[in-house]
Amino acid sequence: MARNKFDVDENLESPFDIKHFRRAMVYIKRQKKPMIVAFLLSMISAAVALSAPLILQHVVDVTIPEKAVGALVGWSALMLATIVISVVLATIRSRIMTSVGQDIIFDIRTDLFKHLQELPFKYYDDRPQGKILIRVVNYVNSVSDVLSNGIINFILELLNLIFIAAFMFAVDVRLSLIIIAGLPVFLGIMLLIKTRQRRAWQAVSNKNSNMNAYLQESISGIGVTQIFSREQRNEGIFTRLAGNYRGAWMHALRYNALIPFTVDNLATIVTTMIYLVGLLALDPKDVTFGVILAMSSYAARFWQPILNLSNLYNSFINAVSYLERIFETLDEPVTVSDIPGAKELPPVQGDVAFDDVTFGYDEGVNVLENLSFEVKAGESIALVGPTGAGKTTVVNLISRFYNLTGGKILIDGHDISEVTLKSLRSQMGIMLQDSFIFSGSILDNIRYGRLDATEAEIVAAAKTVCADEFIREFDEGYMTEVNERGSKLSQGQRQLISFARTLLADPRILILDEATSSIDAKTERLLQQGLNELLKGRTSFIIAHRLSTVKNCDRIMYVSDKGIAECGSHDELMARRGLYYRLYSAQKMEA
Ligand SMILES: Nc1ncnc2c1ncn2[C@@H]1O[C@H](COP(=O)(O)OP(=O)(O)OP(=O)(O)O)[C@@H](O)[C@H]1O
Repeated sequence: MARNKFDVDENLESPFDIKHFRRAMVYIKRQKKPMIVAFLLSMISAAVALSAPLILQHVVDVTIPEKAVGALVGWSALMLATIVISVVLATIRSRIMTSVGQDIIFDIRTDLFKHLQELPFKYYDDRPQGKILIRVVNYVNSVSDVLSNGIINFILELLNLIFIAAFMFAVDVRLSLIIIAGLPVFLGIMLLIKTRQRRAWQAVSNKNSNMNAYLQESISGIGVTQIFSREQRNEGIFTRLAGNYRGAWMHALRYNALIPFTVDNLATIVTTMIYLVGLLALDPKDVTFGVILAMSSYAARFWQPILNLSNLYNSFINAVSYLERIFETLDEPVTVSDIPGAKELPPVQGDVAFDDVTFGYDEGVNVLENLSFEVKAGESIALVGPTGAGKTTVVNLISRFYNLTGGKILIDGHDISEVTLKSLRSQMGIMLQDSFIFSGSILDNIRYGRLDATEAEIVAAAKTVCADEFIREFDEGYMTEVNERGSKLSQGQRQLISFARTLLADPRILILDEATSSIDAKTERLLQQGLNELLKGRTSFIIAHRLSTVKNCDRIMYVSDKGIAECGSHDELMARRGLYYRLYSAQKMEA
């Protein structure tokens, strides 16, 4: 899919079809038992409620004319009992179904989360996070009722309709035909609006998603917004998006409202017709007033399930627009995954080779072309070069965050596309530019990649990267709780924690992408000593704009023009007086 942003509706790659319905059934089937119990309770409740018109007919035609007071009290008590029983059964059923609904959305949501964890970087590159979040949170909520109560109610309402039809036909066939005469009109209207109604609800889901994307983006970027005093302008954008959502919703509701309006009117028309035909056209001996009364009651009862079914249909159409998006996410291919029969990458020494590697994030736009180089185990490699040249891309490819467009990357001679991702990534320590801190304690954050690490190991790692001192200065030391993104910590402190996290995992291959950019020069010098120890015996790729930090690397690769323009030690490159020399000299002058 093309890249998407907050003000662009997402294309629907696979509209709802029978395949999606079968997928939904998988979740529904898991709740078979409670759903059957709820269904049976509803059947009993409906049957009990249905006996009321029969009682009414008997009372009007027999009990009242006979003036049998005792019998009247008895029938009244029975009528009351039918109401109490239906209410109790309906309450129990409602409790069961609430739990079923929650179980279904729990299952869908956990499947979504599991899948999202496996989706490659590319998936996240291509769309705003808010559009992903809304699927897991809001959309799943919105389908819960349709997938639980909706299914049962649909069957029940159908059965209810059949029961009522049977009862009313048993009482009077001619009046029953009048009652059902409105059905073809109703179905015709439904068919007429079906496609437009569906599109209208798809638009609602898109506008909702756009608004959410912008909200999420605005919250993440609130600092920049306030720095540049963009509040008013952003408010305008949000108001427009919220207005689009409101408009789409109101438009879709018009279709939904049309259906009950039609049903109500048809029900009133057929009830009037029963009175007119029953009282004026039919023989009173043949059709008693009790029969007319019972038939008018059946007319209302017959059209009630139709109204309920059409409301269910409305909810279904609404839910489909969410289900489409949910299943689209679940069906999103995990393009970076283990190939069939992928081998475990054995514990590696750390030789890394790029063999004619070509790669681009977007089709037809290569960032790297025919790149080949070899790195021996234990070597430290610095990647330097202008912004946007492709340094991060090189290290992202070693960890196989993206699939190559062409060529191969080998680690200890193993093609990384043929080994399991887990065995590959577990031997790498990657510290990205953005040292993400998760909510929890500092200890949890350092332990993130090695849950079995002891406290002593954690402290040792922190000491090595000079993080121990500042951590102990917090009142609660390692147990200090930090917020998501580490807002309690300075940028440098975040980098140090993330450093400790990477080192604790004891990787054979270390990747440090601008890992020390926010650390002050004094701490960096201290850190360098620890780092030198740690880099010993490990292959390392270090990206840094501050060239003083990579001077001592075994080899420096200058990335430019979709490849490596220069490669050598600091002294060699300085002697060559080329690109690296110019960059280094420029930095020295600035300093
Ligand atoms: N996720 C992405 N999707 C599309 N293009 C990308 C993506 N990430 C990077 N690029 C593009 O690829 C090129 C190389 O980016 P890369 O991040 O590798 O550069 P870099 O050398 O690490 O830059 P810097 O020094 O600024 O970190 C850039 O032109 C950039 O626009």
